[in-house]
Amino acid sequence: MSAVRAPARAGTHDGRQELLLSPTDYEAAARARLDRSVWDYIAGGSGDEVTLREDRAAYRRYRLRPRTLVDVSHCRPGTTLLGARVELPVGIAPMAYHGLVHADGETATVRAAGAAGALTVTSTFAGTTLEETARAATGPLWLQLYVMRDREITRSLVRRAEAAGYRALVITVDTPRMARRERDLRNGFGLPAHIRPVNLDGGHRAGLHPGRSGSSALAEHAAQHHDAAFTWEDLAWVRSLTGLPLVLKGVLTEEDAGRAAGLGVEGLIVSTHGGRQLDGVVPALEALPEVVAAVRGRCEVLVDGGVRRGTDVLKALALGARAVLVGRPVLWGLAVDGQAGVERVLATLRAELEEAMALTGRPRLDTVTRELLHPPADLAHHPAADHGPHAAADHGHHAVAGLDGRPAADLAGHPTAADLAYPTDDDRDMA
Ligand SMILES: Cc1cc2nc3c(=O)[nH]c(=O)nc-3n(C[C@H](O)[C@H](O)[C@H](O)COP(=O)(O)O)c2cc1C
Ligand SMILES: CC(C)CC(=O)C(=O)O
Repeated sequence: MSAVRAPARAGTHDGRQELLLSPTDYEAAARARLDRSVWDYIAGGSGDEVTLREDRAAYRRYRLRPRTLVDVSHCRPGTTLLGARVELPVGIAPMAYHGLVHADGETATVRAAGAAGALTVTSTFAGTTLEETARAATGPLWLQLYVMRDREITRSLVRRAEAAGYRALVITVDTPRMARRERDLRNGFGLPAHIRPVNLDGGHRAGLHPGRSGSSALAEHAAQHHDAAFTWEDLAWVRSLTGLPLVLKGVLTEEDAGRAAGLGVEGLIVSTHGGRQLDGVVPALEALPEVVAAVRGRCEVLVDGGVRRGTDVLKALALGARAVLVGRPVLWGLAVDGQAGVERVLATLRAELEEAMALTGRPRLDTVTRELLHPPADLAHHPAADHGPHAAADHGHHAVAGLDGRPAADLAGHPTAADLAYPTDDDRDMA
């Protein structure tokens, strides 16, 4: 499956039909279809939305170093995530209430992921029960958890996730409270009556609906129910509840990454929550190398935020991610055409990734390593080991970065470990 079949079309204001070729085409088409307040909830970030923009801009700062005369007649983007086979290193990020954009909601999304052989991470705040989602799934499924003050909720969600066949629990650690998202505050955002957090009990279904200008019902619910006192010590309690692998989502520093790996957490998702939590943090792609270096191969590292192209996926993998998650593009596909729209967004990312692998001379993911990237001109250089997840076969090839910061090439086409560099300069080319 390398070609995207039958691209969809969307009507334009003057009645023409335009081809939807890229995730960004879906963005425009979705925007035209959604209510303003729903669009704002999905598209928006916190504060000045600096991190929202920078998550995206970070990808543009890296340029690719293609290798030629490599046999790329078969490019295979398959890998494993916590032991489960996936056909591409792109999974679906946990997002609340898919029913806001399409009546088929999470069921359509998880079916599309299954068709693509991709991972789905289902949100605590899904509008479809985690059991229904599991029944519709044919690919691997992880459940995202917000730890609530009422610990019974977590205990029960964990039990249900195990029974329904989820393969990992993703604990989101960047949201002890919801950040101020001014678009939602202005719109007085709340859920329409037919959308509810059905994984929680009835008591949680009430307060999410009303909306008055100046307040976000979702933020108020989070303030009331998320456990802002949840700490590293409490993680041991979650561990005691289950044998499922634990993944922490929202880690951005080597300190937290090292601590998590030391505690035996199986996975980390480097994330700014799509620019929706603390505004002004380092973009996820920039935090990735320090997290990868800190875990020293002890757990799998994923990244999300701003992935919109196949070349973005390749860049994240080159910086040490095992896979990426995509958020908003999935909701754009869903809004435009339900399951088929999500399938096409994923198929497009896959086709672009395969193309990028072919054109950079990297036919398998284990050949995607740091020397695929030119360090952006404004980067400082930090010596760090390459613990890239797909680089297992590469230990032993130790290339030293040249004086100009470019790694020494291995002319046999084998990847080599090279110095990691990460940006320290705030002055990035904003999209
Ligand atoms: C509408 C929306 C709802 C989200 N809901 C959740 C959630 O329930 N749990 C969570 O951990 N992250 C949530 N996120 C964050 C995503 O998991 C992810 O980190 C982010 O969207 C990635 O950035 P991208 O949208 O640029 O791909 C949400 C994001 C959006 C856009
Ligand atoms: C209901 C919210 C807490 C979901 C979320 O994480 C988000 O909107 O970013």
